[in-house]
Amino acid sequence: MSRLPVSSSKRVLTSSSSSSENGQDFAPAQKKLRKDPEPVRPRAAATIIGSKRPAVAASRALVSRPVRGGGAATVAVGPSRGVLKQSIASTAAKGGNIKQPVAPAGAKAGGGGANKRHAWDLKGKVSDMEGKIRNYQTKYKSINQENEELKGTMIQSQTRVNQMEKELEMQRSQISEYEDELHALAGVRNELEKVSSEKNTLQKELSNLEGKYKVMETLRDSQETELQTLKMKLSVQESTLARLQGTLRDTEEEVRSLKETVSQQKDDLHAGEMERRRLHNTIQELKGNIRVFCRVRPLVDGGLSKHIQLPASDDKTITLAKTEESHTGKTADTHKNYNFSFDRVFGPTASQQEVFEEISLLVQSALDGYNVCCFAYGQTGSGKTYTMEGDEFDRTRGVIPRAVTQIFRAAEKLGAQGWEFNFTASFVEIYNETLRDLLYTGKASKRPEHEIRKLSNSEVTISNLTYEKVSNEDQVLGLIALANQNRSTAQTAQNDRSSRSHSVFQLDIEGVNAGRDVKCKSTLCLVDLAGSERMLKSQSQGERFKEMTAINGSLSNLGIVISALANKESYVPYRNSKLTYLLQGCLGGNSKTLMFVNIAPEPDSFGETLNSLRFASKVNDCVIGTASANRK
Ligand SMILES: Nc1ncnc2c1ncn2[C@@H]1O[C@H](COP(=O)(O)OP(=O)(O)OP(=O)(O)O)[C@@H](O)[C@H]1O
Repeated sequence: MSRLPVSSSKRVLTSSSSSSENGQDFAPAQKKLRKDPEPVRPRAAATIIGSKRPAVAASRALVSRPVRGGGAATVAVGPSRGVLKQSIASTAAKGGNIKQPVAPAGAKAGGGGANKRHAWDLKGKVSDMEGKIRNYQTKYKSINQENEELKGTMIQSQTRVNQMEKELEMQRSQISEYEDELHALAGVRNELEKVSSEKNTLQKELSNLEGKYKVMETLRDSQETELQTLKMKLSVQESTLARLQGTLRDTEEEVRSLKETVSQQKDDLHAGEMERRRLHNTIQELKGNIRVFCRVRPLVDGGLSKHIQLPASDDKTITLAKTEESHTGKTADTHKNYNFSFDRVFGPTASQQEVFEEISLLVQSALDGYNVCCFAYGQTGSGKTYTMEGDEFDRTRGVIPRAVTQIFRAAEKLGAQGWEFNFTASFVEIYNETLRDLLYTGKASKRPEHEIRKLSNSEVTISNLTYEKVSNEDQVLGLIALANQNRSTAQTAQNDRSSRSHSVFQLDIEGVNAGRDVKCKSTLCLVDLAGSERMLKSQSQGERFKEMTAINGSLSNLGIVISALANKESYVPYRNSKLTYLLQGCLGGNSKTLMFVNIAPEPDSFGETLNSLRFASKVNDCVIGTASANRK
């Protein structure tokens, strides 16, 4: 620290160069000094702080230099050279050995001015002036000397400043290095922070994983326990399996031998079935290919009319007894009995089940490949529809629903022997020699016309008729219900059409036994004929007469055809009526035919009953050729 001598009056020169002999120059400097907030302490250290960058202040190096006058100046590294010079000048002014400025010329100098000379004392005045000049010269010398000293001091200071600047430069570069280092460290710190946050995340993950690991360990433990249990079970099951495999081998051997037995039994069964069919056919032949059953309807209030006698000893005969009273009274009443015998006679108490049992063998024949035809003949109200269709209740179901049930059950049983059957149903009505489809469901206005056609294989078909494929009993019963609905729709109060039309239900059956390469084809034909009233009794007229003519024509033609077949005539007039033409396939030699003759027990039906029994008797006497099954 340079110590500069300070004058007792504490006046300071702002700079050496600004020193002036003009006393007016000092006034602003003094003013400036007074305004300076820094207290000026004589002989005290003056600290000049000139750093522009506060960041460097911390690293500021203070340099102490001896200053002439015993003071010390502490110079901060960093200020600009100009400021430094100014500071040094100021310091010199404060502490340097600088004399007070000389008062200007003209002012009172030394003590000479105190004595005013007279105007005329020019010599004295010159002497004063010379004194003053000497005085000034002395002062000038002393100032010059001081100036020189100050210059020397300044050079030293300058050198020092240069050194300090160099040091400063070094320190700056060092600071810059520190800053770089600091920057790098900040980067490192950021990296560390990042790493630390990553570490935190990883630690969290780690703790998560540790948790999971613990859970997995628990799970593994329980699974290991389970595995052990399963292993034990497995070993038990393996031993069971080994035991079962042994049993299986034995069983397989047994099954093989059983299969052989089954196959042998199947062959035996088939042979038995064939034998059954042969025997069945033989029985049917012995019974005759056309059979007639007579069925007597009960009286409305139950019981049987006296004129009908059914011997209790047998079930094949029926006697119609007639007593003709003598009108003259001279002769005794004449009794006349009309005896008829048929394949079977059912009295009024015979149930539907009893009746069906008798024909079920015939129905079975249909599945064996024989054409089967069953029709009911008799006067109106004699019980034809009851016999063929019956009532809706199970107990009173007639031949058609029972036959359908039997056919489908038997087909199912035969299925176990390798038979597969296809069934096609149709239901047609013949009214006034016109065919009507009873399964038709379209608009009445678009009802088509039908024609009977004979195919090349002598089968008969009806054009535009509904042939419905059926596979179970319910479907067929549904079709029968539809047919009844169609019949009742066509019926009016004046025209009991159902009594005056023949209804023909046909079920075509096709069977295949692929394993045995056997096929069969047949038709089950169930017919409810129109009432067979005689023309005279009905006294029919108009439309009713036309109906009766048509009915009687077709029924008498039925008798003619049966008779022609029985007599083996070369020409059989099938085409004379729609009924016989349609039933051609079922009436010929290759069919089994059953006729029900239904009779009413009322006395006033005696004539009609006799007629029906006579007709049936004629049919019963017919022997139509041997039926053969349609089998390939
Ligand atoms: N064996 C019988 N047991 C009880 N009731 C019977 C028997 N036969 C017929 N009937 C009843 O007699 C009535 C007439 O029978 P059904 O309608 O079957 O005669 P039909 O011969 O078919 O007459 P149509 O020729 O007019 O059709 C019916 O009410 C029927 O239920």
